[in-house]
Amino acid sequence: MSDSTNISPDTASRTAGHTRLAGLALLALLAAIFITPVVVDDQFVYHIFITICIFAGLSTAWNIVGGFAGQLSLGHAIFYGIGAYVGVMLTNMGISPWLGMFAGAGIAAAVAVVISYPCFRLHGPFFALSTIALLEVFRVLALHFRDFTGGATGMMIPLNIGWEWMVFRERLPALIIAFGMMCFILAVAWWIRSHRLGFQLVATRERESAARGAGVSTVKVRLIAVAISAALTAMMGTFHGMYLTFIEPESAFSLAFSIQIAMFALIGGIGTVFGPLLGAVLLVPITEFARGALGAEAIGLHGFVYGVVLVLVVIFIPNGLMGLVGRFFVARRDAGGQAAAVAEPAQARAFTPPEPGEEIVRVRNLNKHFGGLHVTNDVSFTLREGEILGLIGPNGAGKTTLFNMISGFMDADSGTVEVRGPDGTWHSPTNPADFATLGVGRTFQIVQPFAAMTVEENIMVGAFHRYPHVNDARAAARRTAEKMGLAPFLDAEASSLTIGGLKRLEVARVMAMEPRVLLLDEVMAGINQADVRRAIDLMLSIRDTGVSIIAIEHVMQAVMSLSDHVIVLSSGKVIAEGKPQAVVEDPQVIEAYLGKEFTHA
Ligand SMILES: Nc1ncnc2c1ncn2[C@@H]1O[C@H](COP(=O)(O)OP(=O)(O)OP(=O)(O)O)[C@@H](O)[C@H]1O
Repeated sequence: MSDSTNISPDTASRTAGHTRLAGLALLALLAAIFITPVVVDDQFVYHIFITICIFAGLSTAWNIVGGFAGQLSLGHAIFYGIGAYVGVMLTNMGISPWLGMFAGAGIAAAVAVVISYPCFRLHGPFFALSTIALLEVFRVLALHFRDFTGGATGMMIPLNIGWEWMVFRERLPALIIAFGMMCFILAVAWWIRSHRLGFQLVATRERESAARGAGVSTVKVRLIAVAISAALTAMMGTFHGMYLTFIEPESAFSLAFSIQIAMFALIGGIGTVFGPLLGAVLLVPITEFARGALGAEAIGLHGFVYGVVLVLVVIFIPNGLMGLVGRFFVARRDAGGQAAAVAEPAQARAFTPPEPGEEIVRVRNLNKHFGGLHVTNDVSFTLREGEILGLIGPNGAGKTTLFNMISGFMDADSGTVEVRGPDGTWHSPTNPADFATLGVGRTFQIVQPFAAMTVEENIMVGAFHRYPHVNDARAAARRTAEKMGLAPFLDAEASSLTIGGLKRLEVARVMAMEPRVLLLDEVMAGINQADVRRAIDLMLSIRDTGVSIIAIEHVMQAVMSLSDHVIVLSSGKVIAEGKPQAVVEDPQVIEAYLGKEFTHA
């Protein structure tokens, strides 16, 4: 499983340099957003920069769900509207919007969790459509309950001036609040993206199965993200309501507004922390100046401007404005980089099988049907500590289906899977997260890298299972990468690895979970002879650390030299099991799987 890619040996120091440079650029941008209107001191310019802060904040909050978690919400105006209405209603009752802001955030977070839980079962356009439908429901509710919301006529805020009421004669205090809230939302988004939650969200977005296999509770992390995003959106909604001094259902629960929020992130760089800010900085002035210059004739013009910019971005910078920034840093890195030495995994060594220990996994009478197909037919076996169990059989025999059932990805029709916990008690886990907690990790037959992440980040997703803190997870990922011969590629995009590298990455991600039982699904398929030898050695070294392994494999050289025990599956049934040599001489196995040529060879 060897491969090569160009990574500089002092990448770490250059990366730190780039981070500093990016940090300075960001500070300069933020300073410009705050200082420009103060220096120009014009009401309209103030309005533009306050609007930039509001939209940058809203879009950054949206990006936590739409970008990090990949759930394309077009109903975020629900949370904005809740924040605006709760803030204005409470102000009318004599309660400061500073308190109303938190009340709105709490209600929006609760509503977000309730409506998102069923919607998260939907993917792609269906999720987006469901959020649009819910937004319409909220708009109609706001129109209907006129006693509370003022119905179609909307609600004015009482003109109490002062910080307590968030209403000012001057523009500067409004800029201070808008700017402060935007910075707060940016800080929350940055914190999420650089900690465990962010890694888990991006992993869930990229490959849900692989994320679940790495012990990520995918529904839970998405719900946390949507609750945070909704709360932040509602807080900004409260402020915006006070800034506009008037709200009504058509604009508060508006689809166009929702799309606008998403658009800034799409143009700036969806899924990046600062992309939405760049999108707002680019687009808000254009549209506000156009509105200011053309007045009523420019109604709807912003839609046209967004459309044109979006088309240009899709054609020339598909990753948004942040894609341009990224290209700049990659160019700088490559300009100073040198080719790294290709990783040399450990040398092949003689194999002396140790005595297997106590039972760790018990599979009893597993049955699974797909329609009329009996895919797994009364399968039973036991895995012992420190044992390597080879699982072989012809294509379609039911091996992967069996793996899916013994890792919680699929329910059996009947039968049991039990795993012995570290304390010696037996458990019957039912989902991937429970299996992961008991120390069962798996790889996938078709490699499932998190393509938008680096090699290091991919491995960290597994490491977070044992190490919740980002620095510990990074250190664990580096240790694992070292063992797997992936250390020179830590900063490479996972998608840039060869198939051999991707197979190693698949194993590394699971190894970073520090599993007690490792389920390997054809990790040697498609790699060359020399790499098979290295992979065998790697598996032996993994087993030497006390991990028990079940390996589905078609490469018989590996099966013969690795396995303590072999199980042969054919048409869903165990047709033979025992020591490798005995199994390959079994006439039934030769007939069903190996063929006579194998015995002669
Ligand atoms: N979700 C599914 N729905 C219907 N049939 C399925 C499903 N998954 C697998 N099958 C069928 O079940 C049978 C066993 O598939 P499985 O992938 O478990 O075999 P396998 O032994 O892993 O094969 P291979 O060595 O080719 O990977 C195949 O006939 C397959 O087409």
